[in-house]
Amino acid sequence: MLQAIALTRKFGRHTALDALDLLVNRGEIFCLLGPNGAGKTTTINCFLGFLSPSSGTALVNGIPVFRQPQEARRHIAYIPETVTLYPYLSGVENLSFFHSLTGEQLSSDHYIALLLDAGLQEQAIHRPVQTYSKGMRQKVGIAIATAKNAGALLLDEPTSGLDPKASNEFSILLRRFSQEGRAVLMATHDIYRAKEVATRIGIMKEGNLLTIMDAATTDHYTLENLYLEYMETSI
Ligand SMILES: Nc1ncnc2c1ncn2[C@@H]1O[C@H](COP(=O)(O)OP(=O)(O)OP(=O)(O)O)[C@@H](O)[C@H]1O
Repeated sequence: MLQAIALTRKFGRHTALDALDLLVNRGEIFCLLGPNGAGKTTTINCFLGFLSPSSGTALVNGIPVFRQPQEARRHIAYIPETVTLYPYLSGVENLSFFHSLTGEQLSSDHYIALLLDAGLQEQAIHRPVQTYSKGMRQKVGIAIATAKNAGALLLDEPTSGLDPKASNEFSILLRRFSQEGRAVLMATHDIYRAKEVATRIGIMKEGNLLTIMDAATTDHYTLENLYLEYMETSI
């Protein structure tokens, strides 16, 4: 569903992403771990078509993003670290507005059901989002992503700043996305959350994907130690 083939992005002389090969199939949750500047956001931005590759290809459902960005984006939902919403509009009004940008409009009851399903409290649905916490805004972001019904979900540090309960609820929703047969690619700094939610975990550094492991066959302690070992070793 999401495939990078020798995906490379340079900024001037600096190689932010160096010949990345990656395949995330439907039903998988792939977490990208790595320090600041490792190339995680660059990877996600190449899949979103926000950045063009210097060489190599990003494919979404077999569609080359750089050549057919509109077509590829139809298959993608995206949740950034901070979901940007219109502060004076309510949760349901924001969801209705952002979903209408896909060219489709759903009923008000359907939007409310999506927000409740994403875990937003019923009493908050009609309140302006300027009164929402970060976790509540993320839930509107999840509802926007769910409404789009896309085959792939890209997330860039979505749980940063969320309390443990909100972060746990987020993991439950991600698992549901994968059980529905979507491919999930998430960049995160949260080793614990990655181990809890991922099917596979990749460790990146300086634009290189250094290793990929099955989350089920590793434990938190081993993962953290491996991560630290990679951070200390020069490439
Ligand atoms: N628009 C840009 N212009 C120049 N350099 C950039 C640009 N975007 C990213 N970079 C560089 O590319 C490298 C990878 O950045 P990227 O944002 O992908 O890292 P990251 O792993 O997402 O880091 P973080 O965890 O801090 O979000 C960094 O060295 C960064 O400075």
